[in-house]
Amino acid sequence: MQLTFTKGHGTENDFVLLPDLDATLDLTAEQVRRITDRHAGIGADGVIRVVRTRDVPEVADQAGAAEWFMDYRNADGSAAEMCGNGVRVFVAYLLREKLLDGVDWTGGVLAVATRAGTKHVRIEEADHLAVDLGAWQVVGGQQALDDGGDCQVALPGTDGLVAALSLDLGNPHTVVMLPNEPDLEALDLSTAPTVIPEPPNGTNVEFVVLVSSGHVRMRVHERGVGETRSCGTGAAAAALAARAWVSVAGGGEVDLWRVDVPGGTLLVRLSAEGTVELAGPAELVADGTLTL
Ligand SMILES: N[C@@H](CCC[C@H](N)C(=O)O)C(=O)O
Repeated sequence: MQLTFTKGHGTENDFVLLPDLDATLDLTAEQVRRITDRHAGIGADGVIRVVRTRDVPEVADQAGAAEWFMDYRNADGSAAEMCGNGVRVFVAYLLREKLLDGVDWTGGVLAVATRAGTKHVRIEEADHLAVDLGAWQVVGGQQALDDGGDCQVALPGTDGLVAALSLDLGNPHTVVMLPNEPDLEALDLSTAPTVIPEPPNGTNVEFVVLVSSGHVRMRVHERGVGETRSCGTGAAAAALAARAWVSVAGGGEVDLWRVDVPGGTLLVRLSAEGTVELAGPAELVADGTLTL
């Protein structure tokens, strides 16, 4: 079977986009693993199937709000609820392919269906987009914030257990604050960090260092992938956790965060109403045909 594909990335979190405009592609986990293989395939952190919302039963209830569904798969073949970098790349693709005829994107805002509900993506400028990530929560509530965390993470390569905070951004995250940059650089993320207690659906783990108020540096081990060069929902989780920690330390409520990741920089804007917006680049870098 031959398929056309486009390769794209957001801060070097990279994806293979597969247009499935007639909803005929029954994409298997094995096929995703072959496509994302960096030696025997095209190579990517994930695969994004571009398909009409009405044609996919699991999200068809969003069809009235969003024409297109971002069907996101991790490199190991598992389906994920949401991808903050992926959704910007997805919209960049819809724009380039002119797949928005008849779609309402008044004010430059486009609705996209995801497994975590409908997300709204705003075009800030060419190749730079912002997504409203919608509802989020600190899993352990106020108690977890007061206690400095609700779980522990075994620091890779050491015997140390550190406190961590679980956040739900539509997909699961566990954020660990580290004291300094050398500790962040030294981490070996070649295997998944152990989280105690083990989250029922797995988790993405972010390691974060506070550079200054409103500025963090982050590395991430993504569920279903491994260490990646960026994670958009992870950057939002890191900013939310950092804001809470800064606030507990008496530093006030800081609402604009710069998150530096190995692949670039993302911006996270938090509002008093509780919304979280993620902004960053979205680049389409190659097109081709693949044989499955
Ligand atoms: N890289 C993404 C998140 C992709 C899904 C994640 N690995 C999961 O399983 O939840 C992002 O930019 O948010």
